[in-house]
Amino acid sequence: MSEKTILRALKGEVLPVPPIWMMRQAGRYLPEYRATRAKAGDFLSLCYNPELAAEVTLQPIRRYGFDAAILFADILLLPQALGADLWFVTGEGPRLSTITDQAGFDALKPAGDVHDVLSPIYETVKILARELPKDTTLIGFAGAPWTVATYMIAGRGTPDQAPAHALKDENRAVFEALIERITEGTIEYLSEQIKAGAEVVKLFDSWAGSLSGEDFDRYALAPTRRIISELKARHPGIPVIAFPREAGAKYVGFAKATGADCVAIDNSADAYWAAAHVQVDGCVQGNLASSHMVTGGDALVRETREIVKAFSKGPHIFNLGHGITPDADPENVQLMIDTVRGA
Ligand SMILES: Cc1c2[nH]c(c1CCC(=O)O)Cc1[nH]c(c(CCC(=O)O)c1C)Cc1[nH]c(c(CCC(=O)O)c1C)Cc1[nH]c(c(C)c1CCC(=O)O)C2
Repeated sequence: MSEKTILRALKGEVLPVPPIWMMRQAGRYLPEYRATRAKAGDFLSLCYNPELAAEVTLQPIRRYGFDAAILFADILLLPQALGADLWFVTGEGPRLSTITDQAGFDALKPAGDVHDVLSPIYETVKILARELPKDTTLIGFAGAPWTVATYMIAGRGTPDQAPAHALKDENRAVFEALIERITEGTIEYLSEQIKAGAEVVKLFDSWAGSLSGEDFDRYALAPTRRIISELKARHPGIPVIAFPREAGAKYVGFAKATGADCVAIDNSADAYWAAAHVQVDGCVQGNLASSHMVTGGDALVRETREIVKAFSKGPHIFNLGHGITPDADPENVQLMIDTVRGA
């Protein structure tokens, strides 16, 4: 059997047809996902139920034959494992207890304790490693420390990450201790996912774009570099995808500076620009706007072909520029896949 296409692309191979998967491919746009979530009761119960979490991970693989499956979980499970309260408000999003001072930080658990809460996630990975088709790559993931910190500090998603910036600027010692704790917890968490059978891991830094200058280097780039170097020391050869979303010009050189095997590009970056300035260093992933999964039609086909063409001279994994949204039409996903595969 030849090696899986995603792993070949991650090693730098230029394939005639780029392998494809989709961020949030297991999600509310799929009726079978909504049915399984209803069976679990709510989103967090689904994340912590290994059988049902494996089931929703497999659903988009069965329906579409994607080249990769991404573990079904959430980046906010790690804060919960570190001792934060976490709940989801329907129609609004996540809520967490907040960390705004030294006492809040001191109440957190040590990084080595995260497995108590996260062990069901490793169980999901084990089921998937057994049940996925032989040519499908299993991707594990975690949030990058800055993005996770923004939620732990504000207690929710924020448009401009103002509470996290405020703590960084007003109480740098606590802010840096928090980044450090999340970094260590993430290394523990991803290392166990890899032991359980994840073949690739991805770091989601969804709010990297709100860091500029030295702050970007200190709080987006440096923690990513540290996580990658520790994971590769413990698990030689493990490929890592980094996603410093909306990093703009800071995408350039990010793979080299962090040791990432692939950089995922959001759709605010032009694909031809990214091919010239980012793909020169290795594999890239991306970057179709997820709005095409809602609107479909000729624009979807045209833009998909354009992205495939832009990245055709180097290693490329086709993906969206951000997660698919609940209002997407499942038929548009099929149209994207058929267009990429030239069917
Ligand atoms: C910031 C962030 C979170 N989670 C994640 C990020 C980083 C990527 C990004 O920027 O989107 C990452 C994530 N979340 C989820 C996955 C599973 C794997 C996948 O299919 O990509 C992954 C990789 C499931 C999920 N995570 C969530 C859902 C929807 C929950 C539901 O079923 O009601 C899913 C499928 C909930 C979630 N989780 C989070 C938020 C802000 C929300 C609410 C917003 C929303 O409702 O879409 C935190």
